[in-house]
Amino acid sequence: MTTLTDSVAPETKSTHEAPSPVLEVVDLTIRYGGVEKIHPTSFTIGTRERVAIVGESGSGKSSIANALGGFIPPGVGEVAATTMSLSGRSLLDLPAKRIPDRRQGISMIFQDAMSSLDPIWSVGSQLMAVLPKGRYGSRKERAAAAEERLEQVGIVDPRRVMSSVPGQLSGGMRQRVMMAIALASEPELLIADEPTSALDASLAVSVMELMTGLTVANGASLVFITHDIALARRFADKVLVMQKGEVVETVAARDLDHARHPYTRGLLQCMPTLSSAQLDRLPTLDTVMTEEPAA
Ligand SMILES: Nc1ncnc2c1ncn2[C@@H]1O[C@H](COP(=O)(O)OP(=O)(O)OP(=O)(O)O)[C@@H](O)[C@H]1O
Repeated sequence: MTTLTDSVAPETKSTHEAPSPVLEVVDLTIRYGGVEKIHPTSFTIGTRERVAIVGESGSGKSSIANALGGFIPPGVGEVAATTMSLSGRSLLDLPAKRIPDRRQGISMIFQDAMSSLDPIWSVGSQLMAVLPKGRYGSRKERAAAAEERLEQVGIVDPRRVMSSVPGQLSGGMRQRVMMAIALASEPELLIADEPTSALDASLAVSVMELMTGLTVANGASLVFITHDIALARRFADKVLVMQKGEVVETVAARDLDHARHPYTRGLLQCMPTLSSAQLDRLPTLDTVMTEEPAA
């Protein structure tokens, strides 16, 4: 297991131009109550690639993440695709009864750690439960491995945290615990749905640094959803921009300033900067969209 200190610097962008795809999605559609909310959408995610999905509220970011993670059971919505595969294994072939069980090879992190951590089980037991089966001989070895995972996410007193229940921890600590649990199963793909939006700005940056660094160090790919295009620019290799149920632009994070779609340019103009802090009000997407000439 690699630690963050062994890894590439979190902000170092991948140098490879076209990493071999881990995830392939072709013509994914999602319907709720018979209404198509995600229109045919295709994208790939490469090995160790970090992909941000941005877009305004209701554009479909969480729906895509939940469809990948198997969190849209047939009673909630209909997920269809020509291809939706992870390392060549079809995610669509899983029997319906297994959904929304966690999909092999995929872990998810949510905005609110309390909704995904079990409130009455200790952190240690939740973490030990997801460590790879058969790797550790005794309970003592599993506990030592679990402590190591907590240290990796920057928890300095892992023994105390192991015996705590989630409610006894601060929001930032819970987010770190959730990250440790998500990575403990050694996923090929980590999906994080607004992992930092409940945290203050400086904590958000350190959690993102940790998450991107650890994901890459563990050889996994990362998809993270954010409203914050500045975080996308800083921590992603590639950005998928969504609007009204469609990916309207896919752009390398380093090329965001040259994004072509008016919606992407609108998002960039809404990004707070030092100079915008002097304005009375930040521009809204609606105002910049009307000022932006059509593509
Ligand atoms: N379980 C559901 N049942 C019915 N409609 C849904 C459901 N989940 C999402 N939708 C609809 O699908 C569309 C996309 O929603 P989604 O939550 O994926 O967008 P989002 O970009 O993640 O939004 P936000 O940033 O506010 O979380 C919206 O019109 C939403 O109302």
